Amino acid sequence: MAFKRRARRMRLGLGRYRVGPMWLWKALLVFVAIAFAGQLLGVIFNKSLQQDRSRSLFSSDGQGPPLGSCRPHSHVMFLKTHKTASSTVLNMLYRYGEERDLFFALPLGYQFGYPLPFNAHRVKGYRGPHVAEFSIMGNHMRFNKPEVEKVMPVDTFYFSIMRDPVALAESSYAYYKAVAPAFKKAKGLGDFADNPRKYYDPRLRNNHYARNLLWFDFGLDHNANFSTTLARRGEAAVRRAFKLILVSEHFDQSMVLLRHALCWPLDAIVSFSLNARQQKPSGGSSWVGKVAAVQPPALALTDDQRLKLREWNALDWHLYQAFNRSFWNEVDRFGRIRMDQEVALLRTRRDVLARACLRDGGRPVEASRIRDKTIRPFQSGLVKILGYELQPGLDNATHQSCLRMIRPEIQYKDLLDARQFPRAAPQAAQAQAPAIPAGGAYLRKDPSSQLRTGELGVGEGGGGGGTGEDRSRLSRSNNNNNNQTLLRGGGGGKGKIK
Ligand SMILES: Nc1ncnc2c1ncn2[C@@H]1O[C@H](COP(=O)(O)OS(=O)(=O)O)[C@@H](OP(=O)(O)O)[C@H]1O
Repeated sequence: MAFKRRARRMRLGLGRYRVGPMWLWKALLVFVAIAFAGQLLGVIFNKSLQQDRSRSLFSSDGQGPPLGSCRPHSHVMFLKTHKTASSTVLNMLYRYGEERDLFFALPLGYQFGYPLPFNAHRVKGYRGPHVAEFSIMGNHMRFNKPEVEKVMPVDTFYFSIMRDPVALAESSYAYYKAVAPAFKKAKGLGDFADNPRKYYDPRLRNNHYARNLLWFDFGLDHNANFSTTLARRGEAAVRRAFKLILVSEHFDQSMVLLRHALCWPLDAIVSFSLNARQQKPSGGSSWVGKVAAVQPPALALTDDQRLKLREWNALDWHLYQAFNRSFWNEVDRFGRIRMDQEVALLRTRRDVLARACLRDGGRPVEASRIRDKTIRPFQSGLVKILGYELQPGLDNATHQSCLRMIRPEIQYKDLLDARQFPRAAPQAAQAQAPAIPAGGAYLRKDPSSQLRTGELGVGEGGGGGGTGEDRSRLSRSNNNNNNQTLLRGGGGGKGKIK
């Protein structure tokens, strides 16, 4: 009997023991379900938050102050002058066109047969005057208006950019030291400035980098003797062809004028400075000043040497002064106070995007420090050309938008090329050419090098008549995987060739 009672108690006990865990299990189950749903909601919420964040990062504040009742220009020609911040401007055009699926007039290599005067047949996909509808043209060329007009629609907006010839000479010397014979022979830029004629032979190819480079890029005779009449005639030719000339030293004001002229949103003209050379903090533009490095003595100049460089580049100096004046007249018409307000907005926006997109708050870094080899900038000359690293952990949409802003020119051109001509032979395969003519010498192309500007003559002069002079700039440290990676990533853009 006692045994039965004990057994019953035990069963009850066991039952109690069973009932307890049942509730516990149920409670646990409910808890797990809630947690799971919470997680799920969290992921969804987080994702949409991230998307919203990216959407709001690149759209809500990105429109900028109202533009009035204008219609955005989508036919744009930018004369990409050398060493004037033109890569930064080209990046904006690339971004704007890519985001709107516009069709670019791209070179067969990386520039349009430079330094030969531009010829319409240098444009990939060109099949005769106005057969294809090209929207944006902006790679390096020596300007030749009648030929450009064969490619671009009649309502095209033409603009370009200039820089003080002394600053331009510094940048050019640093970059083209090994390419321009006149620079090659000089001990330094100061030495060159003291006696340019000792080093300069007008007959030698690539010496245009050493004298009146702006004048040359605008298609004028850069070796002509200076006279006021000649200088004014050149200036007038530039005025006739170009609606707007920007000034590198006033980059942000330039961007505001450009934005209003093109009727583009604010984000289209917000940029991070590309192609900057590493140098000592100079008290100049803050973004360069952030990079602590030593300026090579080869680039040091006395005040007297600066004056001499102005004289040596007298035609450019005339152009620069004339268009700097016109620029400020334009700013006056726009309104100085309004300009200050819009520049302030532009800078704030750049800071916001730099903080969101870039590592180290946007400090430009040496190419070798950029982990993602596909966004390392092209290297040339005496100094290091800087690039950027993206902030890790960005959501995909933000990552893509940020990447567009820092993608170097060569890689971007390859990407657009692959989108526009998905079935064309990949550039990486073309680049198997055994030797690269450069500055008169033939250099073997090794796997760690890459051309910046299509100087190969492959598809330029090499394939098209052997006259490709588009071969002045050589890389020495980029990674050859760039093209392949980008080509694989490209696609989808629709060609608009009629
Ligand atoms: N936003 C902005 N404002 C002012 N200056 C800028 C800007 N972006 C680039 N840069 C400077 O422009 C120089 C590079 O010019 P380019 O891109 O035209 O060079 S290239 O001809 O395409 O190689 C190069 O000048 P240096 O650093 O003196 O060589 C860049 O630092």
